[in-house]
Amino acid sequence: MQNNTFSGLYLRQNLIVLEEVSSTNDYLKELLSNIKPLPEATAIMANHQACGRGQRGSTWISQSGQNLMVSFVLYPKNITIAQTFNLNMAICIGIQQWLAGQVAGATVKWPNDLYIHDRKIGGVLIENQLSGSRIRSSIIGIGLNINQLDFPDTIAQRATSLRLETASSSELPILPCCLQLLESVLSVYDAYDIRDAEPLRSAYNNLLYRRGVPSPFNVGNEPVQGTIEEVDASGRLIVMIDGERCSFDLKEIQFITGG
Ligand SMILES: O=C(O)CCCC[C@@H]1SC[C@@H]2NC(=O)N[C@@H]21
Repeated sequence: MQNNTFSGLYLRQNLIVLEEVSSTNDYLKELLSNIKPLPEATAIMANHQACGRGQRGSTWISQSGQNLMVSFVLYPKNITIAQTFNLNMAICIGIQQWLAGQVAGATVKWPNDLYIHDRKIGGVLIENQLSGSRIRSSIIGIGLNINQLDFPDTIAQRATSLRLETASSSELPILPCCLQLLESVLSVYDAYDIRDAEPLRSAYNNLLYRRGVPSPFNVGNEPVQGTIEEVDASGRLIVMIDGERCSFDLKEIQFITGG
């Protein structure tokens, strides 16, 4: 791992800042296939993404030059595909910790959305390269709304940005945000054994959006009232419904409010 300094900040990763890419995840994937070995934590930040990608095949649209879009590479040791949720938990904890240092009300909406109160401020897209059943490398893409003040009508009621939440009268500087965020995420990644779900699960569960708060969900097409208990060791959401502990994967349950 190489160490650099930037504006008095201690940097442990290489950071490349680009004006425009299709997607920082795709750019890093391409770099990874051409440069071997690419140092761990090498990061690509872009001011604009032409084809930003979100979770579950969605697109990630972000106002040009206003928000944080960054991807970096990790080489988690001896992690199987079955343990990938552990890595997701570590990344979300690191992002939440950084957000919590900026503004009150930061939580993680299962499985990997970042929320401030009831609005989404960002999300994570993790793409793993496999070697048999083990992870060879993971590309972690993070999108965080920093300075965006208005959102398309379809998401205006459930999206926010750091500038809106801090009621800042001027633009927040994106590069220092990126450096601090990466430092926070990498510190959490270093502090935990990614093979051991329990310590991560305990920290992650404490940050869960709407945990313990009765909330409306759709299970299949049926509206139900439930209360999130926790996320289990395999990453499934445990919700109390009519006094019963029910376990769901992402396809089986949706929040009705909050995005
Ligand atoms: O759907 C989500 O909530 C996840 C969004 C992840 C967006 C980031 S922006 C940087 C990186 N590059 C991409 O194309 N996607 C991720």
